[in-house]
Amino acid sequence: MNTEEGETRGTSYISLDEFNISKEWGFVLPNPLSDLPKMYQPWMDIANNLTHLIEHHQLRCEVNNMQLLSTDFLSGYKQLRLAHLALSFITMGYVWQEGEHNIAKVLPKSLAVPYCEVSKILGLPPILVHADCVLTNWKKKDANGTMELRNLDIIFKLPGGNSTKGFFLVTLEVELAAVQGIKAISIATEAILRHDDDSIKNALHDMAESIRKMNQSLKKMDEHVDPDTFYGIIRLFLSGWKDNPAFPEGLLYEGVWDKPRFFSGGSAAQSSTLQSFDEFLRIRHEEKNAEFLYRMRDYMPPSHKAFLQAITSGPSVREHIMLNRNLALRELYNDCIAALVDLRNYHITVVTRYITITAAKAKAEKAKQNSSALLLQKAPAALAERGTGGSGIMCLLKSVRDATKKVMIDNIW
Ligand code: HEM
Repeated sequence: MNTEEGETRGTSYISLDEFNISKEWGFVLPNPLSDLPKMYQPWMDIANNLTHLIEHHQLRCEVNNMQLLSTDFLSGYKQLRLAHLALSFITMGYVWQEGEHNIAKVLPKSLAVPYCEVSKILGLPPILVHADCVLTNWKKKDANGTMELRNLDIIFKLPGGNSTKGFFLVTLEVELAAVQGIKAISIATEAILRHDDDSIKNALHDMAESIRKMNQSLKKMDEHVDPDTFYGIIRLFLSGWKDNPAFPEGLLYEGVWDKPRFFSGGSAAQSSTLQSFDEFLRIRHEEKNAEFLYRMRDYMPPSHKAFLQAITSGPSVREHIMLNRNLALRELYNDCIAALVDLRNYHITVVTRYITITAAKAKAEKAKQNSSALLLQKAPAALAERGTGGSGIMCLLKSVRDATKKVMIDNIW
């Protein structure tokens, strides 16, 4: 669709509260719970001991012996989110415990039934999503301390040690850096309706700042996540059963559906942050990429998905700038685009380091007879060219970056 044509000039103010988005935490779940009522102890015992159980090949046995628990005694949103997180981690461990050559293709009833019930209530799919492993999987070490990485820990762990922890927590920091930009969306949409250019200016300034902060946080991946561990271990446990050549038949959720189902794996492509900025700035992606990004919205909490829709139907800052030929606003808008292009460029560098280069290294190691790189020996081959969300990686990322560049407003007046 042409950027300016066919857009609705929305008239409603976008309130963050309405979409369960916090002014302090953005899409991150504020102060998540780390324990469930006592009757769910069997889930918690397994989830709290996951790495050990997976590494000792005992998780499937534990889950097969687990009793079927009713979900009726989970109360409140935070308990449900913690239950989804715990059951998601257990599911990923169960499916991938033995690597990609001995995949569990049936999820037993005692896990599948409560997992699908909780998922249905939350409007999330029954697979590990970004909203679980990043937005809900965090706690402070010192409750009175700050939200800095050194004072944070994850609630549930998967194999991969400090790199897995670093991967989730650095991504959490990127989400937190986006909060200022998300607030700016709400402020700017209201300001456009009031023709308050000073407030729009401040909001665009805040948004560019926020995107630059996200980039600074993303740069911490290098220090906290080892590429071999990411490629050899973490990716496996985030992998899904849609668009995954190792998993052509899908996963059977016993006691829930008669036929196997396909769901994409956990990926930060399921984050609502960048999609919010894209919608607000009216960035239009190529059809195939837009389809992928749209599909990722089904892996977001429904209220966050609805927020994206509200931004699309809200007033267009780009249209406002073009109609009013406001030079200062144009510069600030272009600054947001430039910051987003920089962020997407850096993200491509990260993906090159963690996937492309490491995939080549893994291929070489697998060909050697006496390789000492054990992690890479075990790396899943099926996803070598794909992201955990199942996408064809570089084409997608470069084209999404190029579509971002395209909306820069030229000096046409
Ligand atoms: C080691 C770190 C990371 C790696 C290896 C990585 C890898 C990928 C891959 C392979 C994709 C393609 C989609 C898929 O199939 O999953 C993707 C997309 C995406 N990733 Fe990451 N990612 C990393 C960190 C992050 C972080 C911290 C964020 C920020 C929240 C992020 C945000 C996104 C977004 C928004 C997309 C969709 C494409 C776009 O809008 O530009 N990624 N990532």
